[in-house]
Amino acid sequence: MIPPREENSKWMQLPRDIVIGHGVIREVKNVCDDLKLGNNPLIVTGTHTKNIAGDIVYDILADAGVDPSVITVESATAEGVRRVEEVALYNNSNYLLGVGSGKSIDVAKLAATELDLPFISVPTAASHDGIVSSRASIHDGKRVTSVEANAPMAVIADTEVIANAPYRLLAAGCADIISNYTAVSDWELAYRLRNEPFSEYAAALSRMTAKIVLDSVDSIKPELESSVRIVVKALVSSGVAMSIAASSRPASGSEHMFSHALDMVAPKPALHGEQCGVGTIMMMYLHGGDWERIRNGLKKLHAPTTAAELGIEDKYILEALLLAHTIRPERYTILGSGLTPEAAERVAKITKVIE
Ligand SMILES: NC(=O)C1=CN([C@@H]2O[C@H](COP(=O)(O)OP(=O)(O)OC[C@H]3O[C@@H](n4cnc5c(N)ncnc54)[C@H](O)[C@@H]3O)[C@@H](O)[C@H]2O)C=CC1
Ligand SMILES: O=C(CO)COP(=O)(O)O
Ligand SMILES: [Zn+2]
Repeated sequence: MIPPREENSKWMQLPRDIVIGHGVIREVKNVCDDLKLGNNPLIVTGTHTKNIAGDIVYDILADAGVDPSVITVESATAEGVRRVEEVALYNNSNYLLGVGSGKSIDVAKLAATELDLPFISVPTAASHDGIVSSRASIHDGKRVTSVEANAPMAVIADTEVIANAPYRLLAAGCADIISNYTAVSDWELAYRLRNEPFSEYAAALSRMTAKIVLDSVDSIKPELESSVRIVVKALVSSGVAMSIAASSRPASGSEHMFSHALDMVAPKPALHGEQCGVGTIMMMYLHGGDWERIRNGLKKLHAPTTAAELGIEDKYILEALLLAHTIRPERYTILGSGLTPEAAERVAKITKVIE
């Protein structure tokens, strides 16, 4: 992990190899060779994604004379991370591969960080920018904690595999990127009002990435590798913005706090990116920005824009709006010291999130 820095020095941790394209999962051995990794990896995968990509990675490495071990994880919990660490220590693993969606990647990323081992991210879906970032989200009962971790040494994003994932995951990835708009506005606000450290480069990159995705909504379609390519490049670029900032600030503001709050209060939360997208509509309204443009873009992507489309009752949306500012009190946003119940209802109704 990056050691604490003096005020005027900066340490940006970025992936070294990023491989994107049709069939690039077959490059996994070449990537490991390029990084001079050892011969004893642990593949961390999901029960479902094992069949989709975990087994392919295993076979490629085994056929090349490498001796991989495999562990499947169901959820991103501290217990899951501990289990992976135990297996890695038992097997003397010298690097970890996270093969799957957000949960498998986060568990592998955090276990690798704690064991001080290299980590490679092999996403099977482009559902959020955690596939590239230096953060991991760990679920503990009703709470989700976002912790600092090492960035992946490499990202291998096979557009063929990702194009075959349910389209809903890709739309969620787009929404996670579009949320950069309000995240950056919140960051600017904190810079102006609180003199919070701010990076022009990270903010500009993050906003430009959101613009590219929002401008591309008409060409993002199910099962198209060209669409996956647009989204994966945006997720990488958003991850790089977070690396430049050495914080998730460029990609996580009030809309993410709303999503994290929803994870805590909703009986059955929706996908991370979907919730952030709906949060972005409402936070953009609070910023006085063009929330209808965000809403229209999400609609074109067939991403949820309402509580009903998220599958969450209106009352939980309101509860999450009232709770959101407490999620990360040190991160100043447009939510300030919190909304009143009346203001929460107004923003949700005006933006058509609730009826
Ligand atoms: N590290 C970070 O910076 C971030 C982490 N997160 C965390 O990531 C997790 C959510 O990740 P998601 O990817 O949204 O959801 P997820 O990991 O729950 O996966 C959603 C579903 O998609 C399935 N799936 C994945 N690839 C597939 C494929 N190719 N074909 C068929 N099914 C496939 C999985 O089996 C799973 O059932 C949460 O734990 C969240 O807190 C969210 C945002 C950022
Ligand atoms: O989801 C993220 C960026 O899209 C990471 O943000 P958090 O720091 O809120 O976990
Ligand atoms: Zn996110």
